[in-house]
Amino acid sequence: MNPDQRAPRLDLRAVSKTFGGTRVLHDVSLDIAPGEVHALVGQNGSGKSTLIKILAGFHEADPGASALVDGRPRSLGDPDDIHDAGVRFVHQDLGLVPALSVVDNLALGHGYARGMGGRINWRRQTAAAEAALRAIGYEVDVRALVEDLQPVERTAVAIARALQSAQGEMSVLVLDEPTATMPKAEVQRLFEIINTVRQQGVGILYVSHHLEEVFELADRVTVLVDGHRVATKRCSELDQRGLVDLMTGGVVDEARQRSTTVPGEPLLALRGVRGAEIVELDLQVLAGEVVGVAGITGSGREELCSLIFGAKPREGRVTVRGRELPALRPHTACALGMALVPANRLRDGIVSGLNVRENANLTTVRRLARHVRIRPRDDRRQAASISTKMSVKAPSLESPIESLSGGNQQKVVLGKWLQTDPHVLLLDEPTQGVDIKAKAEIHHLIDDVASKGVAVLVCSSDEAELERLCDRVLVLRHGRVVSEFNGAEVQTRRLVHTSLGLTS
Ligand SMILES: Nc1ncnc2c1ncn2[C@@H]1O[C@H](COP(=O)(O)OP(=O)(O)OP(=O)(O)O)[C@@H](O)[C@H]1O
Repeated sequence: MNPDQRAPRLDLRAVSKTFGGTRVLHDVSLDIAPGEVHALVGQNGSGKSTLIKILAGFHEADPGASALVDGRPRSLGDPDDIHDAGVRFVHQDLGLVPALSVVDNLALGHGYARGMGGRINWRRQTAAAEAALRAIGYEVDVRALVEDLQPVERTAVAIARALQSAQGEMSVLVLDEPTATMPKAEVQRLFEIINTVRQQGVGILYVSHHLEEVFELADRVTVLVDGHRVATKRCSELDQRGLVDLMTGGVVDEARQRSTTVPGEPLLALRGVRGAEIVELDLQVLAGEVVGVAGITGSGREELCSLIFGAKPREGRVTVRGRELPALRPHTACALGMALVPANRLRDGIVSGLNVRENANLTTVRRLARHVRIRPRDDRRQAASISTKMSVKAPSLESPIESLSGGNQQKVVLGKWLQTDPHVLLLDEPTQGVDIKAKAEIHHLIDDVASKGVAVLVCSSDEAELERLCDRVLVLRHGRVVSEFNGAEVQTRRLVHTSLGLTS
């Protein structure tokens, strides 16, 4: 049968969702053909995750919604029925157990191969794990612990597990921002995996904030704005500008707004710093300067901010405004005027169980409590000001932080640290999961902070972000600086090439 004549793999119709009186999805319909990659894009809070969570049966849709998988009606809101239909999800956190091996992770929830007397047959189990990864064109040491794998390898394991657990035929694979912190080189490897899966006729729903990925990978794209589907288009009918306009209804100002830097005194200095991955690092960041750090996974880029701030053990000297910062002393780091916006927002950035106001004011509680106790009015006023400055989209300041979309949580985290008026600002993946408009806003805020004389260090897997933001970028490989680019030399292509060990 011609694939185009087959029923859509997934046909979602009239999905609406109301949370506590606020409607966040309005009659959204979407279909995915066999072998199609269908991208779902929209600004933070536009409703992408809610739609996926409804499909997964995590949230119940408002009455009137329906879902057909391969032409057969399925009950939305019933995770088992959707699972039986062969719909699988790879969520952003991947749902793997880091301390277990690849073999164990692939067996979890699926069952171990057993031999005589019910004993686990490790040989068969290992072979099955290898076969599952080979089916998506991937080879990793299946005995390795998941925590020792590269991000793209972990994503491959999560995809292999999703495919493996499909009894019968797999129909739809949902990938929710699978490239959030992947440098470009690893993204390309992931695309090869996705292409192998689509060739098997699986329909893929791909959520991403990286629009260049949408054009490289997807056949069609659906755009959500404030919970409404504003367009579903073939990617070949659109260009990036057109897609941005659909998402934002206007122009996003991505231009740099920083006056030429007049470098000041060194505010941050590292000498002979060593960590688990960093072998040796010397570095200075001057007042008013934005210095970037690029590098593939394992290069040392991912640990640098935590080493400096004191969240991970290190050797070597770190000084802030000339004063020594001992290792593992985050409190002293704060007292010396250092702030860190961490990469892992869910683990290190937000405090679940607290609301938006409490999260926003967390770093400045002492200052707020200067009149012996915190005055509720000051508390609300400061949180409101952070929220406005960062354009946080939240139902109210009293909403639980978990109820905000990922990008809006990130803005609260950045806002609370900027509120401390730091001298040195460490940013680890500052716009991870943030939409293009909010990303441009955050970049402007960073320009602004640097213009006021703060020394900014940005570690990012997004090389284009480093080009946009930085005066200078160091490229790490195997724990050492292999290149440094200055001013106009800071170009995405050069950073990617040098990170990979190719000549720039
Ligand atoms: N459990 C919840 N309770 C109340 N409101 C919620 C809940 N989950 C999501 N929302 C609201 O629904 C809207 C859509 O959020 P959703 O997480 O679906 O957006 P998103 O498009 O996935 O955003 P992002 O790109 O930032 O992840 C937001 O306004 C959010 O605050």
